[in-house]
Amino acid sequence: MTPRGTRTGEDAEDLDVEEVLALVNDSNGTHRPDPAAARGEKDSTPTPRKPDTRHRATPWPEARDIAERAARSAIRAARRDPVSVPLDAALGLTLAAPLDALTDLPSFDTSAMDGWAVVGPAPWDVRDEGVLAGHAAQAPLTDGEAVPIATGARIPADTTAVLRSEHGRTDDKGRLHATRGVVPGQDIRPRGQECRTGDQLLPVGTLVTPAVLGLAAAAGYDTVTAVPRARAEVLVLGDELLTGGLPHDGLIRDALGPMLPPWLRALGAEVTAVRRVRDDADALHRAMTTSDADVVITTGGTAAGPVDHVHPTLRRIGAELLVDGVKVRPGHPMLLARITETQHLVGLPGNPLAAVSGLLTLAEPLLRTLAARPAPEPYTLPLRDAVHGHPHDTRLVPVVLRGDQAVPLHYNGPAMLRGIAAADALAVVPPGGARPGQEAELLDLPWASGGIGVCFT
Ligand SMILES: Nc1nc2c(c(=O)[nH]1)N[C@H]1C(S)=C(S)[C@@H](COP(=O)(O)OP(=O)(O)OC[C@H]3O[C@@H](n4cnc5c(N)ncnc54)[C@H](O)[C@@H]3O)O[C@H]1N2
Ligand code: MOO
Repeated sequence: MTPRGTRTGEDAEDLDVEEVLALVNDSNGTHRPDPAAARGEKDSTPTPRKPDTRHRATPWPEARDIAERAARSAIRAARRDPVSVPLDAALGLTLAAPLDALTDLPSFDTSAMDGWAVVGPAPWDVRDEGVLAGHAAQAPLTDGEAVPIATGARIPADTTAVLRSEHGRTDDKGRLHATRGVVPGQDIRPRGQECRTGDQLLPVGTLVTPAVLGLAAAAGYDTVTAVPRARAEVLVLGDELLTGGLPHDGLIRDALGPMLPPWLRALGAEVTAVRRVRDDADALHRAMTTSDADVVITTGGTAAGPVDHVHPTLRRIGAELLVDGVKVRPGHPMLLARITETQHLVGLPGNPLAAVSGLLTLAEPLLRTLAARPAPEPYTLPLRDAVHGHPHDTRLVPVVLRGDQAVPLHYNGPAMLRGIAAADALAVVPPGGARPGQEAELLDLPWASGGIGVCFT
């Protein structure tokens, strides 16, 4: 996840989000294996769909491409500038400027061990006062002198080596001897060993992981320059939904309100609000038209039932449907609409596993691209067991990864979460199904691949 950029420090400061994305793609995308080829399809080039009056659903791979392209055009239209973000708020962001060292590392000659700094050959006279980490430099040592020193402390000038505490012995006259040979420079970390001021430590496009935060702090940063998070708002539709207690009288618990925000954060978004909207066309219209989020996520109401208001409301506000149904199970009523040049709506079906399918099919490429994150490397594993296929549509099936196999899970019906809650990934099962041992493309679930964002707000 740390693609190599090619810009140098000076010009990269001015990159906007679109340019960051271009760098991420240059360095990451050119030689990616073709997931369609991995699925055994002959040609993955998206071809324009022939008009089909019976079924306007978009093929699954094409739907993901459309979502990615929608994000690119939003980035072009929005011209978002990079932001300066304190380290404690930067986890999961993408660097929009290279991380150049602001200091030499180490910034002074440092002891790598607890022991003595020694000058010249043994034996040594030992100074009384030792050197601790974080203290000012000691007066230079002279030949035949040693001083106790702690790991991380500054090395006094003219030191030959550090003798580890377990390799020194003091005689009855108080002089220090080495119990093994002392090599000049031993156990001294010289200033600049890791980097010199101005060295590029990480390129534009790097995902800020916990280790990146540590490196940035070590290298002198209080803030990093990063691609701003896309703002996502969740609208949970459905009069039948309860936010607490046990289901009763035909009412059920809202499973998507708790599940989507952490997942959206893991995909790189800032969740600005989760709003519950009753099954009322005007209420939905108001919620959609007052949202200033970059991405509005709705749940439920995508089908054609009496209170399924998503389509009519999108028509009412003049939104353009980019994807209206996908040839995937579960979740085929999912949709993607462009509300304005810079605002999109992902309509997730209400059945909970169908919503997860929509999240990974449409929201993942949209949010990943808005975050200027590289596409994950596609990979496949053989399925341990046969998986029933849909005759025409792709299926996404929860699996656990065991050794070098993907084991399909039961409880994978559209209204069930029991399978996905135990899963590591979703297996992409082509139309017609898969035999035992057949390779299947896998979509890692965000928490399983590192959980970036799961624990921050
Ligand atoms: N005549 C047809 N009916 C349906 C079709 C179809 O093709 N023709 N498709 C079915 C499929 S597939 C799905 S998926 C659903 C999608 O429906 P909606 O997006 O309109 O969702 P709802 O009707 O609002 O809800 C469906 C189901 O999910 C439950 N639900 C909704 N939200 C939540 C939530 N936040 N937490 C837990 N469960 C939720 C809701 O109570 C319903 O049981 O349409 C089928 N119908
Ligand atoms: O989306 Mo539905 O069955 O495909 O849940």
